[in-house]
Amino acid sequence: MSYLELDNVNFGFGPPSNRYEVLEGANLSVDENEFVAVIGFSGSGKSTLISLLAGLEKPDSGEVRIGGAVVSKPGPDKGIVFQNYSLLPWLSVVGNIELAVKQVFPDKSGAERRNYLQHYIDMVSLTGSESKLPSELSGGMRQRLSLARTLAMQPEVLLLDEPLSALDALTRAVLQDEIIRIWEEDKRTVVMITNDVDEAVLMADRIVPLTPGPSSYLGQDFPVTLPRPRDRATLNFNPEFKRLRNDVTNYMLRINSEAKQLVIRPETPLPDLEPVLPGEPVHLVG
Ligand SMILES: Nc1ncnc2c1ncn2[C@@H]1O[C@H](COP(=O)(O)OP(=O)(O)OP(=O)(O)O)[C@@H](O)[C@H]1O
Repeated sequence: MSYLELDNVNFGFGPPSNRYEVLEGANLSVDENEFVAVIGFSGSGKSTLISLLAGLEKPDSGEVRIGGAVVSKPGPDKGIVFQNYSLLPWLSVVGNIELAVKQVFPDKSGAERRNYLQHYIDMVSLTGSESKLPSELSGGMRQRLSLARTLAMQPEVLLLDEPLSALDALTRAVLQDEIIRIWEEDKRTVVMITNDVDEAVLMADRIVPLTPGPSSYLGQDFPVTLPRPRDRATLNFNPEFKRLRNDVTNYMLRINSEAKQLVIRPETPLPDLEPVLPGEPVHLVG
């Protein structure tokens, strides 16, 4: 049985008379310790999907389950890293992580907690910046802090909502490697939202596209069988990487153009015409 499941989930915003259906019949099964990348176009419902998995939103119908239990509310077993860091600006690096750790592990002694915090600060390479405020950090450092804070809560499931999309390409590459290293060291079930096919192929065990909205659902699966560790320098020349990237990109382009045709070209009923041949009388109707 899968560890994390989205079972025939429907979810929309707005009143019944003017409802915007974001997800319709969405199904997803993720195994324990699996790293799944969900890829989708802007507005297709990726953040909504993360909110449902985290228990921040409830499905209109269908179920979200983790370990067989229905997810009904957020909790420390489900760690989220958002694109916009969501750090407390008045707390230092260590203070931001400490606040979360105190909530989840209130029984840790002072010395034990300090060692524990340092472990996570070192893990994301923020050693030396412990007393800095978020405003004194670069975007990449803030994202690493956000990741450390979430990891320090030891969630069973890690939900990453486009955690790297606000970063420049180099910082993004460094953090991709860091997330993979941490995941390999300290296995977790991960669902990562991304809009970058290369990032998904580099990082995930499986890529699951979200179809364009409204009424999105999770489409065809693309297992990533490339062996780990994956070396980004040589990956570009790997035929399997190139095939997968092409397959996923072509699939996304196809479902996007199909969705556009559905919206832009509604079926127009044609009049029932009969050809009139030269010399035949013309009957005007109406
Ligand atoms: N609170 C809300 N009320 C009404 N509609 C909403 C609300 N939040 C999101 N939506 C709509 O639901 C759809 C899905 O939004 P969502 O943020 O999940 O998409 P997304 O794929 O994460 O987008 P992006 O990649 O641009 O962040 C969008 O059309 C959005 O306008």
